[in-house]
Amino acid sequence: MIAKYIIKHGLELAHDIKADAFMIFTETGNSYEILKKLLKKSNNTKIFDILNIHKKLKIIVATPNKATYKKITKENIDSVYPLYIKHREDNRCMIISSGIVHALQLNILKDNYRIVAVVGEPKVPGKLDTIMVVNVKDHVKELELYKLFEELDEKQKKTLKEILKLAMEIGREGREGKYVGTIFVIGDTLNVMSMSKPLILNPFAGHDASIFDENVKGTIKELSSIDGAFIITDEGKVVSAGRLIECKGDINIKKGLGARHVAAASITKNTNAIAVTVSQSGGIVRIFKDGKIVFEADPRENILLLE
Ligand SMILES: Nc1ncnc2c1ncn2[C@@H]1O[C@H](COP(=O)(O)OP(=O)(O)OP(=O)(O)O)[C@@H](O)[C@H]1O
Ligand SMILES: [Mn+2]
Repeated sequence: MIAKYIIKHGLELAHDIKADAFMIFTETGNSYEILKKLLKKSNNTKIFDILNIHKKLKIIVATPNKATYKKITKENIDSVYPLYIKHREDNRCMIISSGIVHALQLNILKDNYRIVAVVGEPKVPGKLDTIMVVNVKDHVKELELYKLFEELDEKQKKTLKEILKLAMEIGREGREGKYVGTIFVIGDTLNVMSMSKPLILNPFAGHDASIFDENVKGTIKELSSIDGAFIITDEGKVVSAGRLIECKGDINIKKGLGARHVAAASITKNTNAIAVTVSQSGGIVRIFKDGKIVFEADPRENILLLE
């Protein structure tokens, strides 16, 4: 029953490093029951201390399970903050990012907080196995991305996540040792097609190519060095490659970014599409929405995000 020890040492760690919050994730509420027993048993001085100075240490119990959330809310234990998180993430880092984003949005956490998070195997109730010290501010990138995901519907979210993973791979690996740049335009496909034209015969014409298919991803990597953009529907269908975006209106993006990034800003300003670019100079991955850069990452630094 290591869950009990994970929670106990997590709480003590929170006490030792004077963390601002202790965040635990639970599905069935079982870990919450263990936490409550620990908080009650005041023979553990550190935990007793926590309770005494508990005004400082916020105890956040995050769950994607509505029934569990209601139960914790009803019990309304002093210094325990129930947190309902909308999605079940598929890796520990995204679970923690999700908890942080939701807690930030409810003002339970502040950007300058340091927290101790306790999390387990994704989607496996009760298997707590990780204690992580997290500075909320280090997750600002994930927070930006997470907030962006929050605005999308499930289909768009899934497609954007897959394209982002692929873009990070292209940015990190390049081709034959050289950086490769490319641009993906996701969603609002009819409008996007009407605001662009083919540079080459479309290799995806007549194919039902899905971004979730490994072979299609391989083909995209092969084609990533050709000029033009990949056009993807919200559902993840690859409609076209080698598409020249017609730029319209005044676009102001940061200096040093050229035509590819201007095209991404322009198309996302003039349609509801989201664009993902990979820069040939350095592999940086950017997401554009409504004509602005809403996310930027060096694939080498942010692999954590997508593990
Ligand atoms: N309007 C456009 N639509 C689609 N692709 C474009 C468009 N403009 C440029 N590109 C693509 O971007 C490539 C690089 O152009 P440019 O160097 O001006 O862009 P950039 O923003 O500096 O990108 P990078 O950082 O990759 O160099 C072009 O060779 C072309 O393939
Ligand atoms: Mn360039």
